[in-house]
Amino acid sequence: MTVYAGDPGVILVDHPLVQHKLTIMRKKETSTLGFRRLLGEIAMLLAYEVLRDVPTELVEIETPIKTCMMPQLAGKKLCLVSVLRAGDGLLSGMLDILPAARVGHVGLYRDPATLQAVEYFLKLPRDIDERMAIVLDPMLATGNSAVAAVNKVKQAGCSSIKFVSLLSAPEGIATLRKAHPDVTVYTAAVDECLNDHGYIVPGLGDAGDRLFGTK
Ligand SMILES: O=P(O)(O)OC[C@H]1O[C@H](OP(=O)(O)OP(=O)(O)O)[C@H](O)[C@@H]1O
Ligand SMILES: O=c1cc[nH]c(=O)[nH]1
Ligand SMILES: [Mg+2]
Repeated sequence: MTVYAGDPGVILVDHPLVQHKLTIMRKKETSTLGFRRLLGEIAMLLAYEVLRDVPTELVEIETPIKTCMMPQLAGKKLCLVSVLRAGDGLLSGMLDILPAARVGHVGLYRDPATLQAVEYFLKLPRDIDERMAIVLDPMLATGNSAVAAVNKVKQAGCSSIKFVSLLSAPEGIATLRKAHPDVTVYTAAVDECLNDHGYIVPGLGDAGDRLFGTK
């Protein structure tokens, strides 16, 4: 885990296991099944890093041997927010290790001509203002979708937000950090740039289509 470009608000999860799995996901011959499975696996590894600084508190428990004080998670409860569609690939892996987390959905698609995010669905837990939100979208390209998703979570009253992506472009990181400097970004890789259609280069293609087999 390292800080990206000297910005402590951008955490690069550069663990070799994550990098290895991401390389397989990038390959154009990787199947829908493989892509989906790997995204779920990487999601668990990302969750491990995202939750590294959550507070714990000591509670009294009894083991079969003796009574003792041991740590458990404390503080704000979690809400995972999936940016549809591709965010659901990260969501399923995160729920494997955080099965009690609340879940919200923000439905967004990118207009291919303007690259602006268009909202088509929104459902967030009513008490999200009392929770820490972890917004999930594997691709951070122009950053327009990420900014729109975080806007919605903030409008719902949430003030503690992290953003998790699998793969980012430098442009997307800059846009999200400028719009929401209080939101820490976690990503497994930062690629070279965007192409003329707003796709990450070299990237992995369209994450939603690869995850659901829609192309
Ligand atoms: O940073 P941006 O330039 O906004 O691009 C990133 C967005 O593009 C993809 O969604 P897409 O619009 O393809 O929708 P989908 O997940 O339904 O395929 C991706 O999952 C992000 O939400
Ligand atoms: O490269 C990209 C950019 C946006 N959305 C994707 O799914 N892939
Ligand atoms: Mg897509």
